[in-house]
Amino acid sequence: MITLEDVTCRYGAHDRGEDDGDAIDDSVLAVDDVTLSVPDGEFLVVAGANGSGKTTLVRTFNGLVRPDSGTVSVNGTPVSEDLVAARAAVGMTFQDPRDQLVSATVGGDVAFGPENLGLPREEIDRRVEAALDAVDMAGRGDDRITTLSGGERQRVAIAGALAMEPDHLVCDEPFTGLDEPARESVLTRLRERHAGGTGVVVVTHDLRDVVGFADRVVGLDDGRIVVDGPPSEAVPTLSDIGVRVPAGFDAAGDDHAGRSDEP
Ligand SMILES: Nc1ncnc2c1ncn2[C@@H]1O[C@H](COP(=O)(O)OP(=O)(O)OP(=O)(O)O)[C@@H](O)[C@H]1O
Repeated sequence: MITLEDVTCRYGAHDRGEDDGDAIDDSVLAVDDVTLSVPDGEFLVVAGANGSGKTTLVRTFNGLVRPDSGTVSVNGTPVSEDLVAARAAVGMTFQDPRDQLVSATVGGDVAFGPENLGLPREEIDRRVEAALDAVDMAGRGDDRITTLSGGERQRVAIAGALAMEPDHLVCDEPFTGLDEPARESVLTRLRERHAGGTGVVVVTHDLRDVVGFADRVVGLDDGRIVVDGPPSEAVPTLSDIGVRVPAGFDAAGDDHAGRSDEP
């Protein structure tokens, strides 16, 4: 379980001179007093327009971003007290896989996290094999990262997170830049992980791919949660905050589907 209590995050706040009474507060308020719980096993979608604070919010889950105020806990322990436990429990992939793929080969990359845990070689090999299998890349361990397509890189990034055997897998915009088959492939892998008991959190400004599989949708606007509920309740309000909603999504019985900006 991931729990956020009154979490606020700013950028630039620490750059100001503390004694400068004339300083202008030009800090950016990215997450504004958010309280949120993510139960184990939940498929949660965090949706919002560009700049609404999605990335900053989820990066607090495992301490990649430290809140200016408020508390983030994982399984009851504040992230600030046990960063290692938080990173083990919450795996994360970034919008651009190039930001996290660190090795020359697929297998080397997926092994990187487990190696840093100091696990025995056999356990590392077992995890790498299972993680590559989970993203439909079994037997591709020797492939060079530079030869992979965007979708394959995204799947390797997911495999790297899965190799840590996290309770929650958080994917930040995992479909960006992928064509339809690649999106479908990544989504299928996420659905399988969810079916296997892993909590999945997908961050997106475009709900079309994922909303059918979400247990819950949280909508962010200007760093605040403005909607939180099952897709049938949440989706009709999301186009108002700049989120792409699926054409024909009419679960609430109104005409919001007609306002989707389907290309
Ligand atoms: N490193 C940073 N330094 C300064 N401001 C930042 C930084 N990262 C994000 N911000 C600002 O914080 C706010 C929230 O950004 P964040 O990336 O969390 O939103 P987002 O919803 O994930 O956006 P996107 O969909 O474009 O990735 C924005 O105003 C952004 O410009």
